[in-house]
Amino acid sequence: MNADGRTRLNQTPEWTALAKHREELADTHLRDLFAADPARGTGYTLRVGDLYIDYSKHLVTDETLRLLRELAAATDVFGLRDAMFCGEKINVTENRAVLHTALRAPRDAVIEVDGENVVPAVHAVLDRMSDFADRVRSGEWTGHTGKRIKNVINIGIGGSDLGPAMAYEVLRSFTDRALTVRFVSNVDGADLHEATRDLDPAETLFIIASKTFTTIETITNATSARQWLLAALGDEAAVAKHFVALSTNAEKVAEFGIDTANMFEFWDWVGGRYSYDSAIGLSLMIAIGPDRFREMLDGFRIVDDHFRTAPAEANVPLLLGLLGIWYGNFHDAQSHAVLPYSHYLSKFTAYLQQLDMESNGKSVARDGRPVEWQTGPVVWGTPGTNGQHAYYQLIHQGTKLIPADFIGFAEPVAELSEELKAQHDLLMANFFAQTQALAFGKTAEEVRAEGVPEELVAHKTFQGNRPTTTILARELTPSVLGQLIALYEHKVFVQGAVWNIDSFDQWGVELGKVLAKRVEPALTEGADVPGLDASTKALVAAYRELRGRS
Ligand SMILES: O=P(O)(O)OC[C@H]1O[C@H](O)[C@H](O)[C@@H](O)[C@@H]1O
Repeated sequence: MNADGRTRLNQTPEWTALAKHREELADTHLRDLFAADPARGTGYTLRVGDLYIDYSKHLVTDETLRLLRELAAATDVFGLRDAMFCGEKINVTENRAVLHTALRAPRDAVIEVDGENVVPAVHAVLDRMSDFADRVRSGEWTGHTGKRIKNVINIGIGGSDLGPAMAYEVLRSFTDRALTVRFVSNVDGADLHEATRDLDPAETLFIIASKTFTTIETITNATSARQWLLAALGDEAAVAKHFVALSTNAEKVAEFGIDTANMFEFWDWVGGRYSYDSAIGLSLMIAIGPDRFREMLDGFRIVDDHFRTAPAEANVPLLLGLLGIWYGNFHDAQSHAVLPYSHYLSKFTAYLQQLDMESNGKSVARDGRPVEWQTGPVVWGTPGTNGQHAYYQLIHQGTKLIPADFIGFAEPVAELSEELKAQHDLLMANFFAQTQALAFGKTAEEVRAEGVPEELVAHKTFQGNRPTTTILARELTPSVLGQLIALYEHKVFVQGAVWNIDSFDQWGVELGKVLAKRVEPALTEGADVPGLDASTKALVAAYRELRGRS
């Protein structure tokens, strides 16, 4: 029993029933499941918003799904969901509400934190962002010398970088192509160097994005960016026209030297990795314009409403979360691949890595006891066609079970030439062929029938039975992007709820930060760091020698 009165997850009858069911299904192949049910290809599908979700190629039966839903009921996933949407402080280790869903709530919604409706503040910031974005896009907001802003550089890291950087790539065809928009995150000076080397400071706007405004990488890069600007423009007053801040921390913003009139606010109930639809999205909004940004928010809201109201059997985030649990906890799968068949989704999986792995990479339950079950998977992947010529071999014939999401679109992006649009069917033929091959494989008999010499038959056989979800939409629009992100946000939520972990803290990133601060003087000044282990000590000495410092 847990301190909170819950039976430990792996001791619940629902868990035991799933483990038993898994044994019973051990010899069942997807080929058998499809043969037994001709309607499976259409029956095991769901729709949410513009997304068509096919989960027929999963190693599940109606019974599996029923047992998984029972696990969700036993762990009160929907109870925690309702608590989240209502603004209860479900981030227990930080005593915070978790309300990214309020960022896309309609103007007239009422969502309270500590008795205060947060929705008016959300819309006030959105309106200010829209006004600012319009002024930059129209040329009304100029740089210090009166030149039009042509370049926008977002400086931030983690949740203050990955979201806008990903969404900017995804929505590139909706962006103002006259603007150069870049994202600097790495404290490696090379990042800022490459982002600024060909730009005119007088035409460049820096957006300093940091929820806490204490993140050392971001503050270091922002300080260097200010020096770069002032070296060219020579007047402190220029900062006001070339720097804006996105943060929850007005005091630190002012301390850094950015006028809080140029600050766009968000709140501690928005987690960093859930923040790109807040003020953190300003660079994206400047790129695509406020109307498109709001379309994206509408997309998020479609899936929020669905997650909040759809019954368990038709609830897509619930289903996707439970399928991940089925593989991670009952098939020993360690990772989950996300494979988009769209060039524009090149940063999508990197974004999901933070969303999923920072949320659910935990080994302590909400009651403070170690978990006795697997939690979040390793999330990985790149656009599918490229992956096919690299690591798909392992997915098809390796020894590891790797459930995968395939994401594709019926229409190519509108601005492509007719000639390039014609390539789309080939792209999508690959998309459909891969999930087919993964599910059904190729038997030894089929290989032999092709006249393959006996010694090669085993090598050319594909076992199949590799599970995939297919997510298909008509086209990649701002709304569809919002729908996809909300879908994954809520999927991650479902899994964290079942595993009884706090998906909204990230204590695991702290130790490295503290140690970096401690080690730095050893690198720069050769200072003696008390308690430094022998390996790190030797590495520091080698580094200093290589830099000619010893
Ligand atoms: O936005 P910031 O406060 O600068 O934080 C940036 C990032 O760094 C932290 O270390 C956390 O791991 C992330 O969750 C966060 O998104």
